[in-house]
Amino acid sequence: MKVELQHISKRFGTVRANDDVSLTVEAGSIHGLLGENGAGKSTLVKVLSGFISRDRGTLLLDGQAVEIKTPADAIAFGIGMLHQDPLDFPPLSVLDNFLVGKSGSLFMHRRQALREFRQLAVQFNFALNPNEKVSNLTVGERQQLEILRLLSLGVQTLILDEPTTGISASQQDELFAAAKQLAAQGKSIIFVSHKLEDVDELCDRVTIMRQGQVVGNLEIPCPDETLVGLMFGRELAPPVKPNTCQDAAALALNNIRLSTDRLSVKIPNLTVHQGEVIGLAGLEGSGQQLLLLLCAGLLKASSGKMRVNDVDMTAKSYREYLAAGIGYSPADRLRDGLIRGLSIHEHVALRTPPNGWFVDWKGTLEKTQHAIAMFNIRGKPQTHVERLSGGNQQRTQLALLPVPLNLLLMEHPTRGLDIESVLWVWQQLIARCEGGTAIIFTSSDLDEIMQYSDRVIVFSGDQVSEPIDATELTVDRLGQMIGGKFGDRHQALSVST
Ligand SMILES: Nc1ncnc2c1ncn2[C@@H]1O[C@H](COP(=O)(O)OP(=O)(O)OP(=O)(O)O)[C@@H](O)[C@H]1O
Repeated sequence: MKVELQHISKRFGTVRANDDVSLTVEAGSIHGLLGENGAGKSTLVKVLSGFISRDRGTLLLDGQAVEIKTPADAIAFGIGMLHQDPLDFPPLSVLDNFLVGKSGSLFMHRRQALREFRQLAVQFNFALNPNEKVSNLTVGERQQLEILRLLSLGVQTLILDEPTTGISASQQDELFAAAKQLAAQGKSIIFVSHKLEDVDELCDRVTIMRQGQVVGNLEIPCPDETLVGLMFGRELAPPVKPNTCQDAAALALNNIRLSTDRLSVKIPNLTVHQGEVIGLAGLEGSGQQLLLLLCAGLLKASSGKMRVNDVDMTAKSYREYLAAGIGYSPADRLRDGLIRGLSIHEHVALRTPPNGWFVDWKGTLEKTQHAIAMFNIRGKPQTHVERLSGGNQQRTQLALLPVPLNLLLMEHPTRGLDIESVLWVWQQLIARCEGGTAIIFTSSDLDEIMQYSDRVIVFSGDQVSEPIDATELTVDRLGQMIGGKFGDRHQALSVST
């Protein structure tokens, strides 16, 4: 199905999220949509998929003007969107989720639905158990389920909104193979991304947006410098990570075991030096997050000792962890890091110790304006955090972290950020290391782990590696270890589930 968006405009208050945007996606093609954080990509695809109403503009499908006002209208016209966080029902089974949206689904013969589900799953090589609860699936598996559901609803145009964020390399291969198969069948795919290598690998054409407008429409392959130049209006140079490790220890872990209902992890004895960066690599849910939560004082170890700057923190309260100069930046910014419904100014006020009984609104407003300028946040003091784009939410979260810190714990520090924001975030983190802060971070981007870590710990299913000097690793080797092939040189501790 050929999709045309013509002269689309959409404002949010004074923000022109889409300003006279036109885009044509040919049937049987995979069309990339690139742009910096806040460029207007999500707004455009949400207009097409009926989640947002446009102020102006026309939608044409195979040359016919159509009116799409709701997601149900979009599905009826054969347009489906895979959201970054799949819109599914985690307490229900895979099969029950597959049935959602089908007309008369309650009465539909489950056996017939199961047959359809299995046929589609085999076609795309997705290994999904129809009886599994969705809450037990990884993000990649939930995406696969949503793709099958949308296809069973007859979708001819599939929008993928940053689908490679938070999924494994093999799931990405399966996703790309499925997208190519769908395009070969004549379906059109719109692929929203920040990752040039993904666009290079998958797309036939790419449209680049900046500040609400289209600034380029190119055939792929195309040199990265051309794409970066269009996205940001200038060339970008990655920050060089100097050796910032000092002799003094910031954190020491001894005989730590962490346990939850589903996982019990033995952490290697570890001394993290001031200024050092430790990367935690592995599939989601392998225990990396537990280690960060332990160090943040949000999870107690079932055994072992933890010291920060030579002070025993093992039995201390969360407040004492904060007072010890430990900062934590969670991956899910709107669930764990920021508070929906509150403005940037209100967040800064919450972070500022009260002066007597009253909040110093004037003083905290000045602080907020300073933070917005320093962290280059595209928003105003009164902007509610949920209205900021992903990159600007992350900048806000970073702006709220205290200075100085002894230990900074970051979960996926650059997830969903554009290349410029990624480089900017790491500049800030490297500056903190130069000031002596030790950093432990998780990332599903192996290049990021390799580029910025001094040492790496790999978590894989039932094993945790000793810390490995990053200079001894390659991305391929890291990938193998995540897949469980530790080899003799990089011994693993056992983990029991
Ligand atoms: N519901 C909303 N209310 C107010 N402003 C909004 C709303 N949704 C988006 N915006 C603003 O519109 C602009 C475009 O946002 P959009 O989410 O479309 O960008 P994006 O290119 O998808 O960014 P990202 O890559 O960070 O997701 C941003 O300035 C954003 O803050």
